[in-house]
Amino acid sequence: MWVGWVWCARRAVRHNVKPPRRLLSVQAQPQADLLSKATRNIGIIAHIDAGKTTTTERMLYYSGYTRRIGDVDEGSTVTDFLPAERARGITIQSAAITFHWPPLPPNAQTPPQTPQLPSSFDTSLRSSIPHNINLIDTPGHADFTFEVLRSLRVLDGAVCILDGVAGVEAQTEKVWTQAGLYHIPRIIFVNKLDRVGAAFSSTVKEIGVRLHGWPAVCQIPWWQGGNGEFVGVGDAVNLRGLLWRAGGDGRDIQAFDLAALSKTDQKFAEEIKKARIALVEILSEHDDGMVEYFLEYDEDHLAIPGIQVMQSLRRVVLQAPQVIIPVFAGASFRNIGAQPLLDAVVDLLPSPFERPDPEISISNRSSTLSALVNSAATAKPVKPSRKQQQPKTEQLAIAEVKNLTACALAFKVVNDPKRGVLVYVRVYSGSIDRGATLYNTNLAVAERVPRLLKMYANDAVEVDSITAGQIGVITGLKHARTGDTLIVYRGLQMKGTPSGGLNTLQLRPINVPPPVFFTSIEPHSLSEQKHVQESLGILLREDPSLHLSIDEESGQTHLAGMGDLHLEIARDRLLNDFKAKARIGKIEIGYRETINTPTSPYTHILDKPIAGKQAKASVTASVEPADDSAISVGLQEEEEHIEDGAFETTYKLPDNNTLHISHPNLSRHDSASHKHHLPPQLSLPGVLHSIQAGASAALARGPFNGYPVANTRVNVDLNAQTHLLPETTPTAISMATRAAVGSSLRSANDTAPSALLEPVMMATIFVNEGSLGAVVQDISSSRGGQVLSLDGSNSPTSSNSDDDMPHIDPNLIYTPPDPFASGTGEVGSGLANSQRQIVARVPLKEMVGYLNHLRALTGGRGTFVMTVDGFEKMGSQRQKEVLDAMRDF
Ligand SMILES: Nc1nc2c(ncn2[C@@H]2O[C@H](COP(=O)(O)OP(=O)(O)OP(=O)(O)O)[C@@H](O)[C@H]2O)c(=O)[nH]1
Repeated sequence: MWVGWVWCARRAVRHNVKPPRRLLSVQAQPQADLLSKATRNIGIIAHIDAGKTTTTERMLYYSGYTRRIGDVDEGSTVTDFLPAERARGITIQSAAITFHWPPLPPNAQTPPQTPQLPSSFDTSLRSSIPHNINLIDTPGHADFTFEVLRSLRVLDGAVCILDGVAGVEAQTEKVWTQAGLYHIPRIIFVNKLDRVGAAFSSTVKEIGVRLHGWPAVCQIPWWQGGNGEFVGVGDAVNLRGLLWRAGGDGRDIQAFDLAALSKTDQKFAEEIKKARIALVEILSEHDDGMVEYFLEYDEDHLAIPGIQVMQSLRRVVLQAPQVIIPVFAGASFRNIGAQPLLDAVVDLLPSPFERPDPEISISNRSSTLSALVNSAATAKPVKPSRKQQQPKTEQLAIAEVKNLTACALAFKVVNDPKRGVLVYVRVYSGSIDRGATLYNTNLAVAERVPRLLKMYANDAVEVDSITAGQIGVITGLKHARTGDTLIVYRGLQMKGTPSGGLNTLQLRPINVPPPVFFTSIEPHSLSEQKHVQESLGILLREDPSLHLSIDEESGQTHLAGMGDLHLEIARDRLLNDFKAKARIGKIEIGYRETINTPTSPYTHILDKPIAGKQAKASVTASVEPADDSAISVGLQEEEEHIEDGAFETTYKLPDNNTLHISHPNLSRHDSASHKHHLPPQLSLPGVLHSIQAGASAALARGPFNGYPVANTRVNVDLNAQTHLLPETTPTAISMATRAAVGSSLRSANDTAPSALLEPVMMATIFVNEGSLGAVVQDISSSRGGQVLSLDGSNSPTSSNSDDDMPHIDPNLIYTPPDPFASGTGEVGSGLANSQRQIVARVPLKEMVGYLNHLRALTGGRGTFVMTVDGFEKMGSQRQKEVLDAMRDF
């Protein structure tokens, strides 16, 4: 019997599913809650080229949202919609798309804003009822890791796609670990099983060893006659074989139960039974519910109904940390496997209701959103603390929260050529309605919501509101950027500010890594300047890991980013998508420079007209090298960190710089003395802010080679009586500070020339045993790197969660035999053992273009991932070489 994986035919495939015994009744709930219950916010994560886009295209097609299957190689996919992505065949921007699975009945109102959930919702298999799936496609290239991190923040679950030939690759391991840190439940789809050399068995073992979880093999590949063409999968949950019609669009799937299968392919039927036994065994070890089923069904692994196996799988997937990893099989390009994978998304991954409460920071304290929302009841006024990010979650008591009607995260900004700037939001509480006034707590601005959309593949449908748990799009916003927190506050005026500290509310704040590459941008002509600046403005709204600075001396605009590909894409977007007419320089490494000697205080006296008015200000500054032990830059705080003494203020600035301001006659806590000492037009916070802005501007371009200054302490002495006069303005203070600090930096450089710091990467390289020696030799001698560990536990990709995660013995993992791989999938064999991992610190300069070199050294098998570990002083010889090369250029 041929069955289609569509609404009416699904029951035919599932006819043997028994309902569970524990019945839950559906309570009357608000519509928004119902919608959330039947919603999955999921992402697809994987190594580059594993087949994310190809699989997404099938998902959209089978769910009925596209009429033909897009092809990555032809550049006709829905999710890779930027021209730059289509040209390269890779995914750059996360696109969020909504669809329904299982598909809506053909006559359903499309798309319904609230699902009609049947009374059996909590008792039947979830995948028998249409769910609202919000799919976020994430990029796979290492340069876009930050983009992946941003998407991870809004996911409730993830599908990890592996290439069945390449197995677990470096980037997968990295993103997997990151998703684990956010406690995102994950399932795995082993793709490309149609390819020659596909090795399901060794891939499953690699999952265990490298992703640190027990693989629960839910499907096994079906190779015709045991070793022929890949034709379908064996379903260990529902004990059946699913056969896809060869050459079709994948809609026609024939299901065979074990009895039917044993007549045509006895060996395969036996293997499905083995897979089921292994599945029940592994679940029993981690889920008491499964032990109960097992006893109830007389310890017969095969007698337990599929729905109960699925329920047990769901429970273990939602455990944190996740120790069991459900594994599914397919070949998206051959249209095999997408429908059962979608079922698994609905059946196993959580709804927004089943997720931990999102973390927030408010008035520099950490808490959770529901603690905040519930805080009105216990409200006493909050005393804002100036210390940022206290580690533990705090009790909150904020009466004003009763006016908070929605809280959302703008997780992606996309400039759509047709619809303008689209701001993708995930709403965490309340509801954003059309016409509402949003307050952006990152930018401290309010803006109106003109239109709300739901994105369905290529179509956008206008909606009235986006409720908690949902993902949608706001169009027409002028300011919101990727990563901003947006709140709706009752009674807020356009120029107003929410009170009670709510104006500082941040959802799931993340650190931005320091940029390590930069390029210069010069408009072709003055008349082009406006368009170039506007286009750069949109690029920066889309991607906050790009940084823009203006070099005052050369007048050049510098764009800095996380990797060479990152900047290459930004350049293409600017020139091709925005049609900006500008000269873009070579992509260069973003070195830093640091002073080698302290200076004595220098006072700059400013006395000149600013904006037509005479302005005066004086600032006394000195600079000194920071402690060498703090040489590593690491991650840069998104905002400056402020520490206070009564008469002094310290700002921790990016690049390991600090600004220490002493203001002896102005206490932070004594505003009476301010009135006495400060001219009436100034306030202490305003003065401090201007000094900080001026010092940051001076540090942005060092005197040695024009690179940003790092590892430097700036001291500013502020004497209110002599430095601040009736003609002093905030701009004058900032300009005087900039001049005083700039002059101090030059003086330090004249006395003892500054040194260059170069970015040093923490690289994790995966190679086969045979190439290990050559790669280690290359890294440590030719590239001046330092090998830190071999197969070590302190790798950056596996740290943090490693201690909590089990170390898996591959010999204990069930896998079906692999017909094509050597070792035929016997327990203990497989790639997992022959893969070696090298962790090394290597200067970034030596890693430019490294992938090609690594491929040449490893016969194409080697892969690597890297992150910035810090900036390090170069030896004098190395610095000379770098400077000579720059001069030649
Ligand atoms: N043989 C075979 N090829 C596949 C399969 N799935 C994807 N491919 C091919 O693999 C290549 C990469 O597929 P994509 O879908 O672009 O992979 P991706 O993971 O989205 O890649 P990025 O967007 O660059 O991260 C394309 O040439 C696909 O046609 C499969 O199941 N079998």
